Amino acid sequence: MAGGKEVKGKIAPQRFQEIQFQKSKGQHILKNPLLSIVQEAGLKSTDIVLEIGPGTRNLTMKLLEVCKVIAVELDPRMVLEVTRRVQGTPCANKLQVWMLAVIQCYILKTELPYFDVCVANVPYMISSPITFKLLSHPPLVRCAVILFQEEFAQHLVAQPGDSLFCRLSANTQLLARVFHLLKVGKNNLRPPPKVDSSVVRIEPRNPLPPINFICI
Ligand SMILES: C[S@@+](CC[C@H](N)C(=O)[O-])C[C@H]1O[C@@H](n2cnc3c(N)ncnc32)[C@H](O)[C@@H]1O
Repeated sequence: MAGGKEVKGKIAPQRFQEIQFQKSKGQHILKNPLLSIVQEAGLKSTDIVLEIGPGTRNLTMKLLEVCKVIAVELDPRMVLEVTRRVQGTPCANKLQVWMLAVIQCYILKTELPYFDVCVANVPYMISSPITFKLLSHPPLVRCAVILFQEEFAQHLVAQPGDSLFCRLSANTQLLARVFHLLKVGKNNLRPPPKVDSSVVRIEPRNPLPPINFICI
């Protein structure tokens, strides 16, 4: 558990500095550009946003300025930090952190509640299953604005004939329209990952094409 002084209900900054980020959980905390990502999601005040992996809450707080957030987080240390950081702020009653047992809060094994939009800086190693979990979530989400590893993002938007066009591109674009929004240099994350990232907007086709995947 991270240490750090608690001053009048607020958490002193060193609490965050003492958290050891774990590569195995894809913990790269986004410093910038938080506001642009939130704006690209075109959120309404009545929206419920799903944030996958709030980490130490940087993106969460920006989202909470606009609408309600449901945050799904694997690491109990992060759940504690996010919860504490919003206590005593006007956002406090808007945050519903799913603090489940570790296995239960693993996004891929969790039945998600209703949400309108997904905004997230996801753990890169599960980018593909997260994408298809969101695209198969009933009811369909309006859109997902997600920070992915640069190469993964390029595959998502690649067109037939492009060298990066692959099964991931075809399957995703069958189910959704995908737009590359902005590049995010690796030094905008802490600790910096090895590669740059990109923000992508995914809009599920509505209705989805009538494909019986079980028969394929
Ligand atoms: C890239 S960090 C993003 C942190 C924060 N949203 C930000 O932008 O600074 C990914 C977050 O997802 C969490 N995480 C990793 N695997 C997860 C999983 N399977 N289910 C839920 N959360 C997970 C990590 O603990 C971490 O907080």
